[in-house]
Order: sequence, then structure tokens, then C-alpha cells
Amino acid sequence: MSLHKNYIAGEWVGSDGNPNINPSNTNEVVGLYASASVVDTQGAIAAAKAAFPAWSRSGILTRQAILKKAADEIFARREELGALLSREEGKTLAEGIGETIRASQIFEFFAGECLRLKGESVPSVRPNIGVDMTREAVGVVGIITPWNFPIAIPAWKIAPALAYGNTVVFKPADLVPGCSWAIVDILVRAGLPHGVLNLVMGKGSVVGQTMLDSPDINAITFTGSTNTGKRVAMSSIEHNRKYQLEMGGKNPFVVLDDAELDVAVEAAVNSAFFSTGQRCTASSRMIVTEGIHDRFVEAVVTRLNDLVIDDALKAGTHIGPVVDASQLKQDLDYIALGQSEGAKLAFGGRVLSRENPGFYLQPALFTEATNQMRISREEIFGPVASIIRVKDYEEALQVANDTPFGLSSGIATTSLKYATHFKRNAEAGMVMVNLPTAGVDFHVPFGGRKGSSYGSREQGSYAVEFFTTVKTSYTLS
Ligand SMILES: NC(=O)C1=CN([C@@H]2O[C@H](COP(=O)(O)OP(=O)(O)OC[C@H]3O[C@@H](n4cnc5c(N)ncnc54)[C@H](OP(=O)(O)O)[C@@H]3O)[C@@H](O)[C@H]2O)C=CC1
Ligand SMILES: O=C(O)CCC(=O)C(=O)O
Repeated sequence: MSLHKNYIAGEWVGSDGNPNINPSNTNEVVGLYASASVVDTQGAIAAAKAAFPAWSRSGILTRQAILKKAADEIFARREELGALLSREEGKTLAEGIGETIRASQIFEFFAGECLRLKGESVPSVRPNIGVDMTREAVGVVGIITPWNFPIAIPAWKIAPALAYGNTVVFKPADLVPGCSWAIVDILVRAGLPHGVLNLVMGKGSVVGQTMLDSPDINAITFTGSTNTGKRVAMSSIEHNRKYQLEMGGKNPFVVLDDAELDVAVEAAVNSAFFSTGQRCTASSRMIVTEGIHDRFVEAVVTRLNDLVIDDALKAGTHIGPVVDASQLKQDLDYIALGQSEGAKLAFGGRVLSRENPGFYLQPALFTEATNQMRISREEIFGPVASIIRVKDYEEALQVANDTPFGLSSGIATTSLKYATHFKRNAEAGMVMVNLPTAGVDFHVPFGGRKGSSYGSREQGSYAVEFFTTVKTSYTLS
């Protein structure tokens, strides 16, 4: 099996590889991927620093053409890359291909953004002086990504970083390096100059930590757990650099008495269980008013009974395996905790056997949960959700907002009055009406509030805020 190497200063480097294991079939090695050392990582940072002056002054058509070429290749190879994604992460093939198409759209969008970068010109308050506000690249951007969106999250960080003229040191999640390696290979062949994009696969404690400790990284964009996010924040304050954090969620999905039952059930089941519940935008808290509660529980259980949990690549699979053994243990620990806290396990929660050995978990649904239980307060990051019964809309809104997180928030209702009120008063960065809490567009801002996110928004034209710095210049005429 060939070794997928790191890419540092324009060279593919590395001698030993770690196996990337398929969670649908743990006997299958998806590929061998090199691990960068501290010295490799420092070399990548130095290469990005050296490449910055030329790249930040490169023509916008050069950058646009490279990003467009990458977008086209990702799209052309969507089935192959989608299958790689499903093999390494465990989401279904349809989800893997969908995410790959999304990555291609993101590169295409930011190819266009290269040509849309704007400044402003205003008169000074003093006579005969003009004032210009322009945006410049920040410098070397460190990109640290999680395992749950192996191609979309790297895409939505790498594409804007390069579009606005930054150079990049990119560390993907150790668990899923395959799609990251593929997009770096595509970008390199699309014509990126040496040192502009450096790939350092390997452990967070080694590669990631070396990035955090470096004074030569000017900005870090991170998605992952709250604990690692805090480390990114502390080290960034120490080095006076820009940082952007996308961490967990405990996203509520409110169902009101007047909701259309089918719409509510479909959105709730998608929010909680699709992509095996491994989305920071997943909803694991369904907050349901009492007039519809029993019908809703019954309909959700019926829908869960119909879902096929199996190999991610198999036709007909709705939900693939959990990503690895440690995430499976975390999910099972929370299922046991929910029972000990007094919630009722209304469906699922069993480990399943399939044709090949894998981390298969039946979706778990709790009823009779309260918002004070740990299963209602902590991010589980698996196919585990609970239903909290409430009296009316006012109580539902109060419970929805009673959480340390604030990423996404959803409501199922046919009432314009409640939908409008919820959109205004949900304490979240994203609000969905009659739609799942997860599954977002690629051309609009993504991010949250409270403990979920820090810094300016990712994605869409709002990404310019993080990946550029503003210069104000005064000229005597
Ligand atoms: N909001 C989201 O989208 C996500 C949230 N999570 C949450 O986080 C939990 C744990 O997931 P996990 O993948 O371990 O999340 P982590 O925060 O550990 O990992 C995210 C990224 O940070 C890296 N990292 C780890 N330690 C350091 C460090 N000291 N310095 C710099 N970078 C580091 C990881 O590397 P490595 O891969 O080598 O560990 C990975 O690339 C999940 O159960 C879930 O609750 C997880 C994934 C996504
Ligand atoms: O909901 C989505 O499509 C994106 C979710 C996401 O980025 C995440 O879970 O990390």
C-alpha cells in the first residue's frame, strides 16, 4: 500500500505511515498516511512564512484560476472522493458525495471572491486628504480541522485563506487524513507555488501543539472540541494572533402543537441521527409541547424503526457507523448516564453486528428527559437524542436557550407569529424553521454564539473578515 506523504515547502516528505481504518469494516485499511514531527511542522511554518510575500502580491487571476481548477477536479472526482470520505469517516455514500460536491462549490465560490475583493474610499475630515480602506492578507494561517466533515471543513478554511493571499499550514484530524491529502494534492497540481500550502498530518499533541506554540503563525482557524479550542485561544492570546473557533453545540429543536407532524418528524430525525449524529449542528434536544408530544414520540419511534444502520458504502444504508471505538464508548457512556439520570430509553441504544466488524450503534431516543440532565447539557456527538416535554411556546423558548452553547436552533410550527418570534429570540448563530438544525448553505455565514464559537463568521463573503486585515491609508492630494 503506497504511503501518502506530508507536503512541506513544495516537497512530498515522510517515511512511515499510520493506517487509516474504515469504521464500517475495521479489517480494512483505507490508506497509509505519514505523521509529521515537531521539526517537520516547524519546517512547514517556515516555508509558509517564506512564501507569503510573493503569494500575497500574486495576481487575483492567478489565485482565481487555481481555486477554480481545484473546484472542477473535486467535482469531476465527486464519486471517488465521496467514497473515500465514507470509507474513512463512516457517513453514507450519499452524504459523502454530497459533502464532496459542497467542497467543490466552496472552492468555486472563493475563486469568484478573488475577483470581488473590495475596498472603500472616503473623504477625510481634513481638507485635501483622501482616505482609503483596503484589505490585506493576514500572513501565515494555521488550519486545524476535526474528523466529522473531512472535506467540507478543510475546504471552507483553505479556500478563503488562499483566495485572500494568505499562506497555509494545514493539520487535518489524525483519524481522517484521506480527503485532506486528496485536496492538497489537487491544489498542488492546480499550480500553487511552493510553500503556499503545507500539509502536516499527524497528532494534535505534536503537530497541532507545535502550530499553537509558533510565533510565526499569524492566525489560527479551528474546528473541534471545546477543550482544544480553549488551548487555541490561550496560545493565540500569548502570541497576539487572530483566532477563530468553531466548537460544540447542544442545539434545540422545538416542536409546537401546531406543527405539521410529518415535517416535524423528518426534520427532527435528520437533525439528531443523520451523519450518525456527528455534526456540531446536530440536535440532541427535542423540546416538544404537550399537545403534540405523544403523537410526535410515536411517529419518531416509527421512523427510527425504518432506518437502516449498516456499512456506509452499502446501497440503502441511512446511517453509517460511529467514527471510532472511543466515540462509540462516549455514546454508550451517555446512554447509560441518561438511564441513570432517570430518562426513559424509548428506542435503540444497542450496539449492532453487521457483515463486517464496525462501530454500529442503533440510534437512541430518550423521553421524559429534563433540561437539567447531563444528557441535555453536554454535547454527545453521536446518534443519541432526548425529548423534553414542555407546556407551551414560552417554556419551549426558555428551555431552548437554557444551554451554554449557541450554534444552531430549530423550530417546527405552522404559526408565523411563533416562527418570527423564535427567529428573533433564539440565542443561536443559525435558526431553522421547519428544517433540520444541520445542513447549511455554502455561500452564507456559518457560526454561533456563547460557548459554540469565537471570532468572526466562517463561509460566504463574511469569511473575508477573518482572512484579511484592514489598512486605512491617508493621502494628501
Ligand atoms: N464542532 C465540531 O465540529 C466538532 C466537535 N467535536 C467534539 O470534540 C470531541 C472530541 O473530538 P476530537 O476530534 O478529539 O476533537 P479535538 O478538539 O481533539 O480535535 C480537533 C482537532 O484539533 C487537533 N488537536 C488535538 N489536540 C491538539 C492540541 N493540543 N493542539 C492543537 N491541535 C490539537 C486534533 O488533532 P487529532 O486529530 O490528532 O486529535 C484535530 O485535528 C467530539 O466528541 C465532539 O464532542 C469533534 C469534532 C468536530
Ligand atoms: O450542518 C452542516 O452542514 C455543517 C455542520 C458542521 O460543520 C459540523 O458539524 O462541524
